[in-house]
Amino acid sequence: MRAIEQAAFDGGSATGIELMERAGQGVVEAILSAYPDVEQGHRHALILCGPGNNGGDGFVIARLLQERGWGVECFLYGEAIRLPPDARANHDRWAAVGPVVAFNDWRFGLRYGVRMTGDVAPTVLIDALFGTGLTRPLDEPLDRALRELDAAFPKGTALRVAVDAPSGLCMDSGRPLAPGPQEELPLRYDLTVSFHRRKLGHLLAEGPDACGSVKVADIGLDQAALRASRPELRETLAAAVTEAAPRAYELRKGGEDNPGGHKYDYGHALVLSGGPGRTGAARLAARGAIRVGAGLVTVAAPGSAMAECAAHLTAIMLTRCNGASDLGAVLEDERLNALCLGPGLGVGSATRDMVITALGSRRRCVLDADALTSFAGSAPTLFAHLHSRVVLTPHAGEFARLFPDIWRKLAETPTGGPAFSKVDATQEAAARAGCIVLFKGRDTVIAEPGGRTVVCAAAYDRATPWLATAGAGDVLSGMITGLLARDIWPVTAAEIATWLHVEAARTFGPGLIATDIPDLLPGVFRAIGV
Ligand SMILES: NC(=O)C1=CN([C@@H]2O[C@H](COP(=O)(O)OP(=O)(O)OC[C@H]3O[C@@H](n4cnc5c(N)ncnc54)[C@H](O)[C@@H]3O)[C@@H](O)[C@H]2O)[C@@H](O)CC1
Ligand SMILES: [K+]
Repeated sequence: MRAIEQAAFDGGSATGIELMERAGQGVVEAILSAYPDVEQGHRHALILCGPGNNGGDGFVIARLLQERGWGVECFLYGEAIRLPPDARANHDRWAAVGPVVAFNDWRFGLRYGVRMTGDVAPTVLIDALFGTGLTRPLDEPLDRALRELDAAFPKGTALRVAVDAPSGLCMDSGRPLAPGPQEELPLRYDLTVSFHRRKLGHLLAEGPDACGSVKVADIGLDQAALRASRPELRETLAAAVTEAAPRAYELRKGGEDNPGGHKYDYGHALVLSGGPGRTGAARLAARGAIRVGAGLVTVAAPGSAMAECAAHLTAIMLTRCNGASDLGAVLEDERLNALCLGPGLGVGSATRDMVITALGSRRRCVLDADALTSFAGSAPTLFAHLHSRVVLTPHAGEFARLFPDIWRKLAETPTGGPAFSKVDATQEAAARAGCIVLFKGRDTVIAEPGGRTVVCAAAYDRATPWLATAGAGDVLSGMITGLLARDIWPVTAAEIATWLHVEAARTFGPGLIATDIPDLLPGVFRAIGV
């Protein structure tokens, strides 16, 4: 954001004061459009302004609301003379028409605020204390004062709006920078209004719970024009983390280059199954792979589990595989171009050997679940065999087993900003493993070594808590494998599959079970125009 803003200033397309005005306008418009009812009844806003440009936005909002006839109380945490220039200008503009209460003694300030409001309790509480510039945990007295405010105006009594960021939330990581080890923010919000783009902090970790909902106000920064006019920005922008998208054109079959496509044009995925009574996970993965459009899918099961698999599989083929040497023989068929190992495979040396055989074949490969856990304590052995066409799909527990030191950094209470984030952790893991790492969760992060990083947040309007159900991860592994079979670039395959997985769950709603997911894909494809 800093680079984009600086380029806009240098190119003369905007001044800081103009951007701040648009930011303040954006917040007011977002509030009125999301909560039109606040214009009814007594219109009273309590605005907390901080020592940086976030505070500057607060003073713009104060002025704009007052112009609309609102009662506004404005508090400043910090000293007016030390505000940066644009914020200072807006402070002075507001101070000419309304009071600014110094909030350095927060206890006094709060009592004063509560007394001043008297029976005119605020209908809107606006947090313009800190935005992207938060660099250290909230000071203890400030944190305490915000908790008092939380008690004085409990959530639900006044609409709570955060400007750009809930104060105390690190916008690079979504992690609270609060004093003390409890890692909990003093306030939660109904609405967070951000500028230009959602930031990582809105999507990762605690971000969604703290923000409530996020609206993005356009402040007139034209990223494409900036990229064209400022070639040196290209690298900064290319390195930026993006949000997952479905990329319907990648999923389409047929088309101009291949109108009469043959099933082998869409690859042949092989999913390895565990023994009798443990074949369900592989069958779920296989169904995910075929629904996502792999031309053919075969389940490779131990002899003892063949009958069980055969009883359940129809469109999916079946082959016998009793271990690593059988797998080597199966892989002599060069049409098998994408492999899935892990779901229900069992933890131990047999799985390790099969993984090493699979990786030795240099096929595109997804390693999940037991294939990852089998290397707990011997991760370097796994890393030695990995290559750039492999996707690892750990959840938090599996991630901790493979990358214990990186996991520890993520688990530590942050003492400053930017805090170590799930994006940092996934990028480090990908660099070490030398392959794509898809670190699962509500905030799934996908990173390619030294390349793209994508976040897929199942939050806000894409929140799908019912996706936390047995077998959902197996389906995801299969979907990625199916896309790899279709020759889609691994990091893109991981991105598309993760997006589709959430979308399928979203269309179904509560009550979802893993077996539903593959069969929801055709509906999703229709909806996104595949
Ligand atoms: N041109 C721009 O840069 C624009 C910025 N905008 C706003 O400006 C914000 C970023 O402004 P800034 O970079 O000034 O940063 P902030 O306003 O988020 O805060 C930075 C200030 O807080 C201090 N600080 C950091 N952590 C603290 C802590 N725990 N306790 C006490 N003080 C602390 C810093 O020393 C600095 O003075 C954005 O979030 C956005 O709201 C918008 O007005 C749009 C345009
Ligand atoms: K804020």
